[in-house]
Amino acid sequence: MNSQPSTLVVKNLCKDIGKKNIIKNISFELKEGEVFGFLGPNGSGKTTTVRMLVGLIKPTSGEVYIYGHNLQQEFIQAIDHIGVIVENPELYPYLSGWENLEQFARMVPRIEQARLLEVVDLVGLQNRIHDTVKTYSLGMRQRLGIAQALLGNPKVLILDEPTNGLDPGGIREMREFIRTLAERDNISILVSSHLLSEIQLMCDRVAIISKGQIITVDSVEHLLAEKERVWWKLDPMSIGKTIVSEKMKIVAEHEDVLISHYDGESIANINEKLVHAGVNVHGIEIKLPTLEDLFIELTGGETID
Ligand SMILES: Nc1ncnc2c1ncn2[C@@H]1O[C@H](COP(=O)(O)OP(=O)(O)OP(=O)(O)O)[C@@H](O)[C@H]1O
Repeated sequence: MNSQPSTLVVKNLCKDIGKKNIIKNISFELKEGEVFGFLGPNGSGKTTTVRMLVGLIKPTSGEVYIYGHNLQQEFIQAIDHIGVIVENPELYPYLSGWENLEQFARMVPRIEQARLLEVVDLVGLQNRIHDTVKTYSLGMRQRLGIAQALLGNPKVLILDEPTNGLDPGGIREMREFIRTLAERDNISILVSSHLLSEIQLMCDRVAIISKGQIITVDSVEHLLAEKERVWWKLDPMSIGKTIVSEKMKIVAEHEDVLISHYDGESIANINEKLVHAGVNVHGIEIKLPTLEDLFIELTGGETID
């Protein structure tokens, strides 16, 4: 973990709704200037967590600290440091981008004209800011939404599914933009998403959430490093599986491929046994898993886009 100070600290957060434990003892920290992915399938508890982080709903137990301020006990000081877009930004389509920002700035105390110019610059909308929002692409609208969220000069930005609905070019632009904000302006950004490829490309660290629980928090690099897997293409699979599993842990099984842990020494030996037992070995491949493969392993087969 980097040695930067923590901007957002989440400790043992729980949320019960009725008799259901929706969020179960979630803890993690965001560091200054990092992009942190909050990854989980639909219904895993991302939105409920995000809503607790920004004070929209109250946790059943646990604490949230934003720049050292306890969100429940020092709400105003804590919330002052956070900018958020939960779902899509609300914008007036018939006003210009600039007029939208002016409207929004009225609701935030102590915002000066100079700050409006700054945020327009930060999100790179200088050339189009005086055009009406209805002429903007979805990506530009998202950026204007982020400009609004940045008005109060937050140290932590929370973006719920920021690339939703964007085309591939827009997704790439948004990804680069988010990284720039973190690196250049030292803002911590929490990105909630159900899109693995997004998180993999954009985030420094990731928390994987499944059924209201955090399964792992780690750097993307570390999660994926040194975890080579062996892909076995065998026929018949059932006998093949018995032989492979004597030496290596099976982590996933699909119709025509078996995936096991990798230890370099046993491959030749297993191969020999397979051939001896009359199993056709159509392929043995050593691969690094994608975040998606790992996600399926970690959640015991839960599917994700
Ligand atoms: N007010 C509520 N009453 C009952 N159950 C709820 C309520 N809000 C959320 N849930 C349940 O809590 C779980 C987590 O929901 P949440 O919306 O946080 O998931 P999510 O990961 O954000 O999913 P999505 O990406 O679909 O929004 C779901 O099973 C949902 O049905």
